[in-house]
Amino acid sequence: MNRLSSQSAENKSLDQESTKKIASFEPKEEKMNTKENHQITNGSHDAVKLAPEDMTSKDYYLDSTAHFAVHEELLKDEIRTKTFRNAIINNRHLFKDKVVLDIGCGVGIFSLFAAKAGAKLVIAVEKSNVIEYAKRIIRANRYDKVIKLIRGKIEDIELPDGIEKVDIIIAEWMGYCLFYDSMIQSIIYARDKFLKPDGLIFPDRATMYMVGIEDRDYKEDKVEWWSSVYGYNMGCLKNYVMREPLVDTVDKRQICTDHFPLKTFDLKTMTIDDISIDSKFRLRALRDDYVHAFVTYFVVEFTACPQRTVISTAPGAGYTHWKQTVFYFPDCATIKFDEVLEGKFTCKVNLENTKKLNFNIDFQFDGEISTLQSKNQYFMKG
Ligand SMILES: C[S@@+](CC[C@H](N)C(=O)[O-])C[C@H]1O[C@@H](n2cnc3c(N)ncnc32)[C@H](O)[C@@H]1O
Repeated sequence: MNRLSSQSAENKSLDQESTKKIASFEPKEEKMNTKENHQITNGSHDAVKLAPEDMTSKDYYLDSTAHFAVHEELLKDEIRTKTFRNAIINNRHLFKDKVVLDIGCGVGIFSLFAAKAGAKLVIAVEKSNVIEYAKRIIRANRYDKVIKLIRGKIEDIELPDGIEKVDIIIAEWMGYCLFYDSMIQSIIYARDKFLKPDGLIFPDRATMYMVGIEDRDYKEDKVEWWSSVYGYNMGCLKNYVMREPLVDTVDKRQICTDHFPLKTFDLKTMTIDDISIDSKFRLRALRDDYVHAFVTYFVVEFTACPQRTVISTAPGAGYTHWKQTVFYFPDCATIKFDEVLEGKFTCKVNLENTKKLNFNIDFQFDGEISTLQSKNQYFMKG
């Protein structure tokens, strides 16, 4: 397994090394002339406005999503990108002659899908300088009459003249563990300001789940390992290691309880106050086993589609860049088939800085072989 700690979960961003390589790249393309840059309308925003070939490491540090590598990873996440494609292109009847708002368009992939599905106008909004790539891509694919790019934060822009409301919002807003660095607040804002009352959101529902896993080998390697490092007792770190959830791929064979839905979020109706989880859970053992950790994952749905269309990040549902999130706790519960472990899961999102999440998992287990009570705090911080 190749687990990442939440501190290194920023793999949507760039490391210094790769930006240095880019800074010395000499592209053959024409340089951007901002005066002739009619295809992009400017909303007010504070990101750099440079031709990609002029960006330096410092610019990428300030605007990490400007780099194509971030978007390469997203586009190569086929479960993610193909599900959006199916949701849009297989539902021409929803898109034909409609006005679509693509929030955080990146290189423009969803805008291209929407244009292909027959939208009469796609408004593609992007705060990052990656919009410079989107401009070239949309022109190269001859969709510049249908797709209008707006540079800026969705919170700062106005729609083009003559357009007050849109029929459909498309956005890939989900972060690690659903809310880490998520765009959900921006989607709620845009829904309230720009979406027609009967408008659609793609996707529009998300559910967070929890399962228990057996994970002795990896837990020993990540946590117990500190007990003796080259013969020295570094065990004081174990407490810190355990408090950071790991973003990693979990093998579905490790799952030893049923799946518990913690909370469902309805993008059509939810408010900013709903961006948190405070849920009791009950996990029933599927077999006799040891529970070393809890794992959360999410499923998002495109309920406007007549056919069930979902992105599942569950263990075993196929690789996505979101992977799963693993929460270790001290000791382990020895659980017998059909026994139930009960507890409470909370997730609080810092709405000022969504790279800061705080979790609490409290549980008690009173089984035939073992009893365990545990109260644990975790945090993700960027
Ligand atoms: C996860 S990427 C998705 C890119 C593209 N839609 C895709 O799926 O390939 C999110 C994009 O949204 C942009 N973004 C984040 N918050 C935004 C906001 N408030 N307004 C406009 N763009 C935003 C980021 O710069 C980033 O390019």
